[in-house]
Amino acid sequence: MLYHVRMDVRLPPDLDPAERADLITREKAYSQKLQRAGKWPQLWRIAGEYANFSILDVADHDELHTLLSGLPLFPYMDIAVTPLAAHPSKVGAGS
Ligand SMILES: O=C(O)CC1=CCC(=O)O1
Repeated sequence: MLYHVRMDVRLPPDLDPAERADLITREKAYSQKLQRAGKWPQLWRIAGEYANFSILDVADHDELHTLLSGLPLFPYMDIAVTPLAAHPSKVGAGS
């Protein structure tokens, strides 16, 4: 199943700089592992914001939740999920 996910990162301004750097390093490693596994096929920065639009490709809502809640930045994110269904007008979708 495909999900469109918006993630807004809201790190506290007073967060220790070393902890901030560690979180971001771990977030990158975590997301790149999932990208390589094909579970996170799209990751886009929203221009001008500390936020991203992602497409995640997972089995179901439970896997999505497990993946998202494992993000190192999860405690510092607002996340909006939109499940995606096939569009009948898409070329190649059938008659
Ligand atoms: O910087 C972000 O948008 C948060 C994030 C998600 C995956 C990643 O590597 O960073």
